[in-house]
Amino acid sequence: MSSELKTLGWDADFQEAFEAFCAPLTDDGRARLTPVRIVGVQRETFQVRGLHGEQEARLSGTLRHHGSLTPAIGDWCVLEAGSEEGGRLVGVLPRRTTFARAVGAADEGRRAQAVRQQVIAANVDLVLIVTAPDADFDLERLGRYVEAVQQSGAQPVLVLNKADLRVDTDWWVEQLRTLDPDLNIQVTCAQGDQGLEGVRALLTEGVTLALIGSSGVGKSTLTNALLGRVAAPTGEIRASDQQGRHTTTSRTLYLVPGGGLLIDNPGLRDIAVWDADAADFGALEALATRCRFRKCTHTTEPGCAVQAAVRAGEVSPARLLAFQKQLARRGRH
Ligand SMILES: Nc1nc2c(ncn2[C@@H]2O[C@H](COP(=O)(O)OP(=O)(O)OP(=O)(O)O)[C@@H](O)[C@H]2O)c(=O)[nH]1
Ligand SMILES: [Zn+2]
Repeated sequence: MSSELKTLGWDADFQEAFEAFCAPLTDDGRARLTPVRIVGVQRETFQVRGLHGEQEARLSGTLRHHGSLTPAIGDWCVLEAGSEEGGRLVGVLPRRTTFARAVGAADEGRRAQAVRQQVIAANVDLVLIVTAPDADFDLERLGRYVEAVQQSGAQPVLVLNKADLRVDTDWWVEQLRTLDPDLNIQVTCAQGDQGLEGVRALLTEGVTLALIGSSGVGKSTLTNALLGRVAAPTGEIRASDQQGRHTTTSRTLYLVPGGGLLIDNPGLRDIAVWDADAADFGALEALATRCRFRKCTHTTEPGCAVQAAVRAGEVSPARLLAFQKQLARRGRH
């Protein structure tokens, strides 16, 4: 197996899936296909990396017309070398882990729109759930993050950052331990580049890491410390091409010096905003399509299907409250 691909997270399972994808093709067809990992996502194009370094690629017609097949950051795809600029992505290999959220009627303003899954990141192995020993510390919320990470198939690691704010962090660590005694807990001071050995040790070759946690806990600082860079780019990254011109790339999956990969993408960060169990709102969104009013807030409207489900004991009032909060947040975006 190519060491270049292994560095990017390629393994025997992906190799097997790739071979299965190629099996029905002629030798000629097969010769034009290579596996690539999605390292950046734009509206129309994808930044991919494989055996031949980084390049841009577009979706084949088949992938374009099946929303459920849209590649996400971290995906392993099949690239077909093209005669025109770049190549075409013709397949998405089965994901080892999936961070997804449900998007449905509430997002798209259409009644009876089927709820579908939008994949935010794929093939993430480890997720640092970052918190700090200050006002951010909220065990209940952290517990929901742990659950969401486990649901995705990735392994959660709790990071108590800003350890320098306290003389003694034992109490905080004990609290974290109550969530699950088996969880890996790391205590760091990202600002001083301290306590990161434990995190770096987890970042072996091909391991993909992501960070979640509320705003201000130090995710960017940690990311920069791990990547060994100074700037704190968010979203689009400025880079220089060979002529020294500034070009904007959308790359959000990085190789970590010393091993491993790191996804730093706004969508994944927002997991904190939707809250960990947002994906479970699918059932409520489906119910909401049966409300009498399209813009039902599920509070006092007559003919509200969601309220009816609460009255019938099928949906807990707490769940409804969480759902309403999420709708309000989306309304503001
Ligand atoms: N005292 C202390 N401050 C830190 C530490 N790490 C980060 N900070 C500070 O906390 C603030 C927020 O850090 P960021 O890295 O921007 O936090 P973030 O989680 O990326 O925040 P968002 O970009 O809003 O999601 C900055 O002022 C950092 O300098 C730390 O270990 N100790
Ligand atoms: Zn309603």
